[in-house]
Amino acid sequence: MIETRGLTKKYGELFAIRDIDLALDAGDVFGFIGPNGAGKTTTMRILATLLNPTWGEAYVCGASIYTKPKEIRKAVGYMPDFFGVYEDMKVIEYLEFFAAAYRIRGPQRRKVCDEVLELVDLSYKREALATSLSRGMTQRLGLARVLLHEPRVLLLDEPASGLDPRARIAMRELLKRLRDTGKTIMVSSHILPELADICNKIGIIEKGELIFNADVETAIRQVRPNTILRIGVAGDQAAAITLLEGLPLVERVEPAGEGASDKGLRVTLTQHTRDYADLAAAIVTAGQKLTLFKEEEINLETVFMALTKGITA
Ligand SMILES: Nc1ncnc2c1ncn2[C@@H]1O[C@H](COP(=O)(O)OP(=O)(O)OP(=O)(O)O)[C@@H](O)[C@H]1O
Repeated sequence: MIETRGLTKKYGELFAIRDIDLALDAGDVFGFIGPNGAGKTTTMRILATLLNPTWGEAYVCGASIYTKPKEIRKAVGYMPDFFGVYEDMKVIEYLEFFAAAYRIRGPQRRKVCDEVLELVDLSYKREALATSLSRGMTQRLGLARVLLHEPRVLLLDEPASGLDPRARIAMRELLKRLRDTGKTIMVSSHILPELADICNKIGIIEKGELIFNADVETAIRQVRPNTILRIGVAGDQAAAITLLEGLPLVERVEPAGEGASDKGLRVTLTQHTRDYADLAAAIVTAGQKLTLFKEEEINLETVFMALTKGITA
């Protein structure tokens, strides 16, 4: 759905983006992460055909940005990081105005507008002035606007920036809803954890260069190649440690430590071991009573810090 090769944009001597190679399949949700000024907006504006690159290739839904920009505009919904709403216009009028620009006519226009308002949970603000909306509501209205023409691809530039925690959660839920309708979504943020549970792929951009680009699973595995389990047993801890250390799947066993939230033992499996279904059975068969058995979660902030270590300013 999106492909770029060697995509580069220069402003004078400054590389706003440099040699960006991306590939997004249908239904992918790509989290585009990077600090301010890293090149996220530049990339999205090029994909939305609002800006020409200095060199490089870019295709959206198979259409080249150079030869088929009109096709791309039909297929893409681009929500910029900042956009204005017109004064003295009601929410519904604002949407109808854009629907008219997309040549949605007659009764269909009102129907589509009402549908997108419903989707972004703004029906109750239908008759309110667009300028009276909170930041969170305005962002949702912006999203409604780019959904009017039923685009297959969404380019969303920092949709959650400036939102309070509750509005961020609402935005995340909305993005999940859009993901579940099968749209291909590129969404930028300067915070990885914010995107982690909705994305299946992430790209980290720094000073115009894509320094990491992979699926989320690979990112986690790169930072932590070994699966770590938290295992608790009632009774003889020393016997449990000896038992676990003797199992072929297990590389290391250590107490989870005082500060650990759910105590027990911290069991590091041998590298690339993902299937540990037999482990619990082995413990029980040895006569131990299991009180805890779960995979230790990795904090995505830790992943982000590890992936950008030495590169992030
Ligand atoms: N029109 C322009 N003229 C000159 N430099 C520009 C222009 N637009 C962007 N840049 C520069 O290109 C770089 C990338 O900017 P871009 O807006 O793409 O970053 P960003 O990752 O989207 O940042 P933000 O999160 O602040 O929106 C920055 O150094 C910026 O100053």
